[in-house]
Amino acid sequence: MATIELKNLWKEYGDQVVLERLNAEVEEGEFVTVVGASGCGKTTFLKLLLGTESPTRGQLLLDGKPIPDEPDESRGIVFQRYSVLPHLNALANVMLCGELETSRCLGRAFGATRKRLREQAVAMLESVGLGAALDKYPHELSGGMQQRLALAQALIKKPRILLLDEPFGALDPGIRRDMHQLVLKLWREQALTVFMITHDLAEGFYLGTRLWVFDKDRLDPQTPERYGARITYDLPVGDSDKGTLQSISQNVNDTSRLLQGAIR
Ligand SMILES: Nc1ncnc2c1ncn2[C@@H]1O[C@H](COP(=O)(O)OP(=O)(O)OP(=O)(O)O)[C@@H](O)[C@H]1O
Repeated sequence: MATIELKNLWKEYGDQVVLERLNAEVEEGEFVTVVGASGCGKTTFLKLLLGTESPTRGQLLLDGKPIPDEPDESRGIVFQRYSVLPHLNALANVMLCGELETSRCLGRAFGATRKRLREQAVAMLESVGLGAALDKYPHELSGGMQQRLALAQALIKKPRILLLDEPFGALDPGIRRDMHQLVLKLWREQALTVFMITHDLAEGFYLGTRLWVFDKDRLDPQTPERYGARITYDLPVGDSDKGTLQSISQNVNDTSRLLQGAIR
């Protein structure tokens, strides 16, 4: 059975249709990159997977059951920015989730539990290359290091599904390449199912096992909110020729231009 199933999934906000008629199945261990014009509902889709938003129609299933409507340990998320808490150092950021679980009121564990949480957090930070920065605060870390910390925080509870919302969008190309290697390593080591939004089509083709393009196949320039985005391409990565890439790029740019024009 597929791990995640989208069955005629719709998301609307009032009169605005953001996503419509999404149908797909994703197996455990797949790495799906998601591209699409700005405003096409990519983040909304991640929120549906995370459980902070609910489908308006249709179903989003995890192991055959509706996805829990609150974030839980099965799913971790990293955003482009602000995933970590600025007033806690790296170690405390990664330990926080376990400490809150132990004591919701104090947010602090003691004794053997604290020692165990600390050991787990140190190991996690080492695996993302931050073993030497345990006591650094986020403002003392570079952009790439902050995203490493966000990954450690997202993965400490050993989620099955990792959701990445343009995690490398703000990083320089060289640092991005390092981060690609890190994400691929974590994906393989922890047997994760990954959904990653990117604006960089090449990144989507390089990183994933499968590329989804969110686009509006029906678009009324006068009332762009009338129709939602669908998955217009669902491609196994590596199998696509240059022509497909160019045509995806052209479609995404056309939709972007129309949506931008409608906003102005
Ligand atoms: N909570 C909300 N209430 C009302 N409208 C919303 C809400 N969240 C998102 N939207 C609208 O849904 C549409 C899709 O937003 P979303 O952030 O999912 O797009 P996106 O493809 O991720 O864009 P970007 O690439 O710019 O991040 C936008 O028009 C946005 O204004």
